[in-house]
Amino acid sequence: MKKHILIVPGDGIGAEVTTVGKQVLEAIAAKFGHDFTYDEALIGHVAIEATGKALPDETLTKMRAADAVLFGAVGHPKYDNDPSAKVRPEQGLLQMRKELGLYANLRPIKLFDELLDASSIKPEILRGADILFFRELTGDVYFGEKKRSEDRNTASDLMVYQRYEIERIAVKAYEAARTRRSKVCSVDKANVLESSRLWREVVQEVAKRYPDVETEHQFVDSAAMMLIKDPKRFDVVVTGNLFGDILTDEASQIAGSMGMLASASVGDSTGVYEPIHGSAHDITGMGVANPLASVLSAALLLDISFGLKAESEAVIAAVDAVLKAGYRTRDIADANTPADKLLNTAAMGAQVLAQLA
Ligand SMILES: NC(=O)c1ccc[n+]([C@@H]2O[C@H](COP(=O)([O-])OP(=O)(O)OC[C@H]3O[C@@H](n4cnc5c(N)ncnc54)[C@H](O)[C@@H]3O)[C@@H](O)[C@H]2O)c1
Ligand SMILES: CC(C)[C@H](C(=O)O)[C@@H](O)C(=O)O
Ligand SMILES: [Mg+2]
Repeated sequence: MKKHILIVPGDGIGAEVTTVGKQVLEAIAAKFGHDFTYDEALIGHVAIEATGKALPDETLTKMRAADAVLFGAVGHPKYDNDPSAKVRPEQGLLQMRKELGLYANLRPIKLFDELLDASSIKPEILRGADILFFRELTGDVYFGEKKRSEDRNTASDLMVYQRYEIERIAVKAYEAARTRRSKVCSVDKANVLESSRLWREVVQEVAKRYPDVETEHQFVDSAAMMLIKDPKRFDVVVTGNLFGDILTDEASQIAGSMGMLASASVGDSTGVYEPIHGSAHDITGMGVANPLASVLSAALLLDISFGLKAESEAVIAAVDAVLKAGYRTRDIADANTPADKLLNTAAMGAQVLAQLA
């Protein structure tokens, strides 16, 4: 199969982990006889430094022309500590999602058995947890009107949803549930927010079209608690942009680490595949970042954008084998990890590649 993949490393550990993600795509192409070509583009802080824009036009054009995008992360401490900055790396990410119509963000929370002890949650609570989040990605308070009063003392972000935006993500969630354990949990705050009342109304309507799928509605505060108390009760979770952002970082602890969680952002055009983690300033340049979230994002890319199921499964099996062999990056290591199994980013990548050779 001939495909063109755009690598967009972004900032911080984004470059470190996408290097490994790309190597895995190259290894898959070699193993299965595909012809993948690559290009690279800037986003975030590195793009602001080079062009003044967080999402340069050239990057967007390249994204539209690509068959899929492997994305790293954006963000820089310079902006995190300066709320007044007008141009910010994260704007590039949000603009990309909007411009490409990436309204559905799939965040699978799957615990590799070998990592049962890497989590701070008890193994007996975690064992068998397997959740697929559908986070709505182009609406909500992220894209509603933002205001600051003239005296600068009052600020607001409009939490807004339109019926069609809720319906299309709900349909994706129900369709996915049919291929899994046929359960959808919709998460909102309908006891307080009008936008959540519309959310619940629309999900209830969509649910009627899927009588074979069990539907549950939960308030976000309770859902946050349930995720830790009993993660196994969840199959597919569908929720808005902000709640989905927060709940999936929380859920990363079910999988052991932020460094394990991949995601697929899909919708109207080119799919973008990215770890859920950020640029991780605290470990940037140290070479210790876990590249497996990027590797697993590459697996999602192969499956969802290219329909290459066997290739995608080969990547997941390679990760599984590396973990079974006891190899760990720092974030998923524990006191029992022997020194010779504690790997840096590149060495972990090399172990995955060895499995794919
Ligand atoms: N999609 C994105 O591009 C994205 C997502 C989240 C945050 N950010 C940005 O990243 C910057 C840092 O944000 P943050 O610190 O809140 O979140 P973060 O996800 O970057 O880091 C949170 C914690 O998880 C650890 N971590 C993250 N990824 C890891 C990996 N692959 N291996 C090992 N440890 C890992 C970090 O070291 C840190 O301790 C901010 O500027 C933020 O805006 C970007
Ligand atoms: C960096 C930020 C804008 C982004 C978000 O909030 O969507 C990130 O946290 C994510 O989860 O991709
Ligand atoms: Mg986030």
